Amino acid sequence: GSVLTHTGACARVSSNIYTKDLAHRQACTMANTIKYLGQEEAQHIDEELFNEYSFSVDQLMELAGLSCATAVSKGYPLQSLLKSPPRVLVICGPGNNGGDGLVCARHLKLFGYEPSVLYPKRPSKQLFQNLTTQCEKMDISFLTEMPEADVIDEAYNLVVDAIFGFSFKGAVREPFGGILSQLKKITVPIASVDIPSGWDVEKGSPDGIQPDMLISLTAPKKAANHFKGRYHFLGGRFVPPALELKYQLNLPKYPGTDCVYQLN
Ligand SMILES: NC(=O)C1=CN([C@@H]2O[C@H](COP(=O)(O)OP(=O)(O)OC[C@H]3O[C@@H](n4cnc5c(N)ncnc54)[C@H](OP(=O)(O)O)[C@@H]3O)[C@@H](O)[C@H]2O)[C@H](O)CC1
Ligand SMILES: [K+]
Repeated sequence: GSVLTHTGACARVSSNIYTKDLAHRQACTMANTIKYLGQEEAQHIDEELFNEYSFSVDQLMELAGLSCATAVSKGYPLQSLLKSPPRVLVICGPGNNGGDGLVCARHLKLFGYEPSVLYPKRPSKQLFQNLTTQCEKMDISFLTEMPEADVIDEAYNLVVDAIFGFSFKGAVREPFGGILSQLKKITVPIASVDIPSGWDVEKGSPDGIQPDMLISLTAPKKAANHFKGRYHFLGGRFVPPALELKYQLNLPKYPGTDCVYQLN
């Protein structure tokens, strides 16, 4: 009965990850619409994964970050990049969204990209220190300051935005205000992890950054309804079926063993 009461915030999903087949989309019914989450609901699911299902943050973050790197490699394959070496700028915020970014950077490096990380506000928690060490030991460079927009356009092929996720609230505080205003000026694509940073988690932000790619983790948040970029991926293939059912997520079937699913 859930699908009948579920209105609005949802998207049709396609069984084919490479084509946007119109006939298929038209054939989609309300029965396979994926739920778009509000901020509180996203936080409840997150807490339940940790408290009821006994996952550790490290585990889910690894899968989330791997999904992000995989989505980037699908949208921006190495051989398609215009600049050599294949530099990618990964900007990490102070929470778990930033942690996903560090994991993403590590996997991008393993995939053959040359990530550099900007991590201006580092939490003292061991988890984030470990993720930072792992990146450093893999010769991923850490920038000391945010490059100007024209420098980014010249040196990097794309930017991974792992600044804020579903816990973002209120007006942006520094140093992230300055960072986001540079990101509004760049012309290279932005791939946003979970939510375009600076956007209201539910209402979006018409004046905010406009990413070319969005990787929604677990399920899209309501802000994703305002996403206008080319690639919307779902990642974070770790949701136990009982939890999916409880929150009526209506997640699409990931193809084979893939860790990402391309949404329409
Ligand atoms: N279940 C999942 O799908 C998983 C998702 N993951 C990722 O985790 C994030 C959510 O992580 P969380 O740590 O809860 O929060 P954020 O990363 O979104 O941000 C929190 C930090 O941001 C600061 N903040 C908040 N608002 C502002 C603001 N207006 N200006 C500046 N800074 C802000 C906040 O600072 P405080 O001072 O308020 O503490 C926090 O430091 C989710 O989106 C996914 O990406 C997990 O990796 C795995 C499970
Ligand atoms: K983000």
